[in-house]
Amino acid sequence: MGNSPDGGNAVTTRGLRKSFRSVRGRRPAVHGLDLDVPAGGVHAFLGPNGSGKTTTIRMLLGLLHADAGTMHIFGAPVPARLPQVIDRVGAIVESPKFFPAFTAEQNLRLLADAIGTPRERVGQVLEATGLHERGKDRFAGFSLGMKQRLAIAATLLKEPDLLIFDEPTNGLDPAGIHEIRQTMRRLGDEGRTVLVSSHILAEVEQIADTVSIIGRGRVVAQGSVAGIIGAQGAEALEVTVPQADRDRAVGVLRGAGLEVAGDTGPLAVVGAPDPTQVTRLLAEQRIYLSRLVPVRRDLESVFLELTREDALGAPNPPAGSTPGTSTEERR
Ligand SMILES: Nc1ncnc2c1ncn2[C@@H]1O[C@H](COP(=O)(O)OP(=O)(O)OP(=O)(O)O)[C@@H](O)[C@H]1O
Repeated sequence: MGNSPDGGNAVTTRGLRKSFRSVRGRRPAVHGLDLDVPAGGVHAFLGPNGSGKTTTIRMLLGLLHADAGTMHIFGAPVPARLPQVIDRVGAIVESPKFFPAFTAEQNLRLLADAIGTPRERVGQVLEATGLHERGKDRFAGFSLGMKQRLAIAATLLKEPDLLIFDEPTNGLDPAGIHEIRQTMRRLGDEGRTVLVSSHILAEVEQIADTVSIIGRGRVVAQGSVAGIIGAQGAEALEVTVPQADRDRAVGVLRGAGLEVAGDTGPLAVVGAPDPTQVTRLLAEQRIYLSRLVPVRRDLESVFLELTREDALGAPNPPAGSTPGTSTEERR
């Protein structure tokens, strides 16, 4: 399905840039973005508000001109070759318009006719989005979550290989969020590529196969969830020593420049320490630890750490500053 000559990627961007004019001059929204979305599965495109997700998606879909950089969808350079690949792409970037008085089925049939898709497909996409029992209900009576699933059903009519959803759970209640999540996971399991943007990690973390985290228009981490967490190392080491040696152990570790927390119970050696160094320092003083447990980070702490500057509302760098990624003037 997602057979790509582009290193197996459904989407690739290199040195992508876009800045907007503001009262303080031109401010970069996307600032040298190198994105790799593997073909097949769910890829979460994560970043705080204003980090450049929507701008990137709009550029990929040809809705906005990039200032510089390259973009490929299934190996085809876009926007130059977008007409050749657009049939393989379904996207929801804004709420689509449906006729309130028509049923879900009628709305989808109209769309199917408009794009030349056989009407049999309507039943299949209602099934794929879990709406098959509501096909005869009028759109006006749908909940927000159902409306959003109908929007996804509409994008599925032409059987796209790549689905791009920009914050698809915005405004939904927990049940609606769950339904959309399940739908996206199902599409990923079918072998399609789902690129979903969100500023709320918890919304997509459970269903994502791969993740890219962006901050201030650049990718700050990408890969599998486990890989991203692993790359950041252990947050701390939990070290248990005999109670009689506890104070001495704290002195030894602090004397070696390590940061030790925890007034009672196990010592928490923070700041991604090397377990071998901790063991050796203590053994040299004849303090023998009975337990040493690395405390792993979770994706949320990594996300917050990597995007901290954005979350604090730090101003974007001026448009001329260099992000350290290659750029290629396109227009
Ligand atoms: N048309 C525009 N004109 C001026 N500035 C814009 C425009 N579109 C986006 N921006 C600015 O570009 C930056 C990135 O915005 P963008 O909408 O891409 O972020 P986002 O990551 O999608 O955020 P959110 O999670 O809030 O949707 C922001 O500072 C935003 O104010």
